[in-house]
Amino acid sequence: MNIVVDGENIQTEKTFPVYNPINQEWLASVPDAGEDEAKRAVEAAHRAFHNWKHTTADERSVFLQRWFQLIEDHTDELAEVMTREQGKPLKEARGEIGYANSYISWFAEEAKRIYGQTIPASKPDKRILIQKQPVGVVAAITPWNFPAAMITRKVAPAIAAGCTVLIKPAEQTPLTALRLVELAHEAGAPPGLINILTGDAETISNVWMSDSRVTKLSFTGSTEVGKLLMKKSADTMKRISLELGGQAPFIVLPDADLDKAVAGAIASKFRNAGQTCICSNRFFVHESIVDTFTEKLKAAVEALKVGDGMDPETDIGPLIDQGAYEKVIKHMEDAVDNGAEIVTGGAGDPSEGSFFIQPTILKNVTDSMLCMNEETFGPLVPIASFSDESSAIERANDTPFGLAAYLFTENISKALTLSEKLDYGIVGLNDGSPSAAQAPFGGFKESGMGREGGPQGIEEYLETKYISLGV
Ligand SMILES: NC(=O)C1=CN([C@@H]2O[C@H](COP(=O)(O)OP(=O)(O)OC[C@H]3O[C@@H](n4cnc5c(N)ncnc54)[C@H](OP(=O)(O)O)[C@@H]3O)[C@@H](O)[C@H]2O)C=CC1
Ligand SMILES: O=C(O)CCCC(=O)O
Repeated sequence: MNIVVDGENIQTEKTFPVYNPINQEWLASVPDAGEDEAKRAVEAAHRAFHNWKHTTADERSVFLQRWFQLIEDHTDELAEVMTREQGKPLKEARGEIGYANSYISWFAEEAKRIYGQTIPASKPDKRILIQKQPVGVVAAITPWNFPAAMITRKVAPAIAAGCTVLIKPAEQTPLTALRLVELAHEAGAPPGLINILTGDAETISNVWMSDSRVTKLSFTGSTEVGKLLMKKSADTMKRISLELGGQAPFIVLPDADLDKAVAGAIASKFRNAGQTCICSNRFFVHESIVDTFTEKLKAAVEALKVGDGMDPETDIGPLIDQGAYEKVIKHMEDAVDNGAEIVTGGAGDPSEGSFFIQPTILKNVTDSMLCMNEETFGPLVPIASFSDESSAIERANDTPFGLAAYLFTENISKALTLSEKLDYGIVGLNDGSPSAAQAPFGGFKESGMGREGGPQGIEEYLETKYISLGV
């Protein structure tokens, strides 16, 4: 497959391979772009910006609607590409294409709602006008765990706002991204509006980060790389949106509806084999119900089928690579060595180059264990108990991260007051799947800054201008 710069398909002399995580089968080779392509992409996006920023909201909306329709028409094909390169089950991949596309349809509408303001002035011969204008050329750097949705939830609002974009998808999952961009061109994207490069992340991003024509960075990935890019953005004072790691607590109060809590735990923990930044990572369950909750969850977990994502029966695919596999095994072993007990699962299977891990529940977990202090990014449920809810909230907040938290209770007052006390950008209240295109997704503390989705999502791509008019 080709990369696209200025509307042209480009190949490079060097390429790199993309493998299927199920068996390390070669899927494709993609261009290994370097500095030259990165610079050309900036020039193209900058040139295109001068036209795109003058388009009407209706024109931008119509383009996004056409792109939406083509993605919808190619759902099955895109989902298969995603399952092959990423490993997530086909039914989940189809779900992700729909989810990715919901950002395009939402922002196709939001393009028309970029409102200004007038504010009463203090003098009769003055008027105060507030206008919004696009921030400029946007660099979007995206991870492997959501190969489609992380692209569309950056690119759709950027385009809706009148910006042009540069995309660098993850090395492990570029094929879905390249196909999405092909479809954008079929939908009529003008040259330079959407440019996509595959290649060495540091080489490409160094060119983009040091170029003052790139005025905005939107990144999803690890906190470590997010901090690095934040530092690199400083010299040219880029606007930044960072969506980084999480450490989500999952709290179950004694009055919770346990069936709902178990369904929420399955949804929040096992999506994408646990490789989601909002996956629940630490379970705090009231001591009076911890045994019942654990037994019910065990039954639900044992019904999950692990295997090849192309099999329609599969619920959980392999982890993305060996590093991801080893991290989960390390968290399990550390917990067991320090006194946790395996309720179900507890083993991995790295045979034939694939990295499967049985969905695992651990009980008698304590807060000092590794799995309670690092993002596991795998199918591991560590359950700790608590006796009073204020200590549960304190333990939940005792982390540098603040992306998503989950709380299960049937008591409306506690539901609200405790949600307010959680230092998190997203609270799933009796809800294990809070993500939605119309809601602002993003974190507190070291989970990043800025919001994606919702009315807030387009603001990230707009500058505010104040015109003081003397009349
Ligand atoms: N918030 C989230 O959604 C995600 C969180 N994570 C967390 O991060 C951990 C590590 O995952 P990993 O894939 O390594 O995440 P990274 O942060 O390394 O990768 C995310 C994106 O950043 C790019 N990148 C990597 N290094 C640099 C760099 N020096 N400069 C610019 N861009 C860079 C990657 O490119 P390339 O692929 O080419 O290296 C990829 O496109 C996971 O185990 C998980 O805990 C991971 C993914 C998503
Ligand atoms: O950062 C991630 O892990 C992807 C976001 C998942 C979501 O939107 O629900």
